Amino acid sequence: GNSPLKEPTQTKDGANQFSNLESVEPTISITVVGASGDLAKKKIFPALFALFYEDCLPKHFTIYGYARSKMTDEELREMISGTLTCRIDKRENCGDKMDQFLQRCFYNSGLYNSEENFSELDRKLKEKEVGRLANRLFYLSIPPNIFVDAVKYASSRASSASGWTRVIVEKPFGRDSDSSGELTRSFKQYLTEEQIFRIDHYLGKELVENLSVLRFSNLVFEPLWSRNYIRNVQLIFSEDFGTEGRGGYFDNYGIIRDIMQNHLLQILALFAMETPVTLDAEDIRNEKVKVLRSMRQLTLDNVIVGQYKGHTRGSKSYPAYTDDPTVPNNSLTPTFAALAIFIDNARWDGVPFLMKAGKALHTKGAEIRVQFRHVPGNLYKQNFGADLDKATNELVIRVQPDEGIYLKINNKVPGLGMRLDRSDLNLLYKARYTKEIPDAYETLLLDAIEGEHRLFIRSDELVAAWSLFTPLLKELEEKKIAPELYPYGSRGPVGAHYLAAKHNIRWGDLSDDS
Ligand SMILES: NC(=O)C1=CN([C@@H]2O[C@H](COP(=O)(O)OP(=O)(O)OC[C@H]3O[C@@H](n4cnc5c(N)ncnc54)[C@H](OP(=O)(O)O)[C@@H]3O)[C@@H](O)[C@H]2O)C=CC1
Ligand SMILES: O=C1O[C@H](COP(=O)(O)O)[C@@H](O)[C@H](O)[C@H]1O
Repeated sequence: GNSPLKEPTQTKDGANQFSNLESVEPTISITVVGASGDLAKKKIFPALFALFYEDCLPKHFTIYGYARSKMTDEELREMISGTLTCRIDKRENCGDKMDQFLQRCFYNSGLYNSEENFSELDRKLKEKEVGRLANRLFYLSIPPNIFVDAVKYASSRASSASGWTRVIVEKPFGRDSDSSGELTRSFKQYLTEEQIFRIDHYLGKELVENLSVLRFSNLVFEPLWSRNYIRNVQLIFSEDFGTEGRGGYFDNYGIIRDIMQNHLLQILALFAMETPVTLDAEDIRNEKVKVLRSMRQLTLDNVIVGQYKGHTRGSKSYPAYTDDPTVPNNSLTPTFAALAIFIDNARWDGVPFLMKAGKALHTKGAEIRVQFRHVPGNLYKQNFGADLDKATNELVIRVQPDEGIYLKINNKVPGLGMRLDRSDLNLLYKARYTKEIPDAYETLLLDAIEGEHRLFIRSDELVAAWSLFTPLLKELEEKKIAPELYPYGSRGPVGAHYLAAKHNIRWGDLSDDS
């Protein structure tokens, strides 16, 4: 009730423990900073609604949008209502649930560097939190040049006085080792490591989270997971659209920073790490840091870069990257890259890990391909002709679209005689599971609410990731390496094939039976 709060004691994530609030259920205030932006509309509010719909949000919660744009609470509700969707497999009470959710969404207009505006937010949050232990989560969905101001004022003016305060930070977290280190140091003036949740939304994707389960809980895979049986691993990302609308941001980053240094490298770290002591966040992240630090420096001879050019097919014209009005005409920023990474440790010595990522390609997808070694003394050699690669087992983990896992095996074609073909042992998620797969942002928001750091990037992981890529990025930029042009909607530059061929590899996504 109205009794004065006792002196708080602080925990590591900024939680002040007030003993007289402990008897009532806590409340959580979630503030989306940059609420007027694309990501907030497209991903964050829909993910919060999906969690509410699934009864995964705490019983007492309030959501605030915060940005400079002038909006009323009603206008915010109007804006976000267009992007909320109910689970397709459970449509009960969809409209009611949306109304209930929207009634708990509010808006505060403010600058990102204003003490006064964040104090005003604090006052409004307190009105909703009254009488309960209040936890606060801030989601920074804003451009990186305003991260530090927002962290400073959110933490100094709008931290919770009674519960924990956590901050989710979007990428890009720096553009090289120095800028990333500087950002981390600035953050640490206001927050502890436990309060910072650096998001990489690929870690929240179902098939990426499943990597560890697949590997560590299946005897048929675990013993094969090394140089003894694996010939190469391929991490492939492609989009069938260009940088439309995001050229201004993209030109300062390029595909290596946008996709490889974070999303693909995180997948690689999970794929290649040693067995963690437990599933605890710190144990997993310790192993990821170790394997990241074992990666050999990247060199230009193991990298190729490309940029899409415009072309016309039939009556349709496709733009070049440099046609974007926010991109300089002479930009050398890569929209495609392929590279080979080596891990200098006992498990992976000599195994090439190939990465390929590109925009404006012929298809959209993300997958991990594991090509196994040839069977020694294969009794059926003559059935495969001279091309033993055709007989290689390949495990494909398709992250998106059509999530699935399949293993290519050699099989006898039924019937008289002995003819072999390649068949798939196929786990297609939509055929096996009826439940809709949650969006990555749902998984990650729920983890942040629960204080689970496993799928977020720790600062030393980030240091290791930037140490690997910074020298290469500097060299590409200093030497002004010109990207190989490829037509919008094609399979990318031919240089990627030469790079793979140099390591006796064929890209799995380009083979006949991919
Ligand atoms: N969009 C996407 O698909 C993805 C985005 N991200 C990252 O998430 C974050 C948010 O992305 P997105 O929503 O696309 O970003 P936006 O460019 O849409 O920015 C979000 C909001 O920030 C405010 N803002 C924009 N530019 C400035 C500026 N120069 N100074 C002050 N405020 C500004 C605007 O709100 P207002 O003017 O109302 O204050 C805007 O609505 C970024 O860090 C981005 O890199 C990461 C992955 C994917
Ligand atoms: O982080 C980013 O990811 C998106 C691709 O995400 P997806 O979940 O749709 O695969 C990419 O388009 C964007 O350039 C990048 O910044």
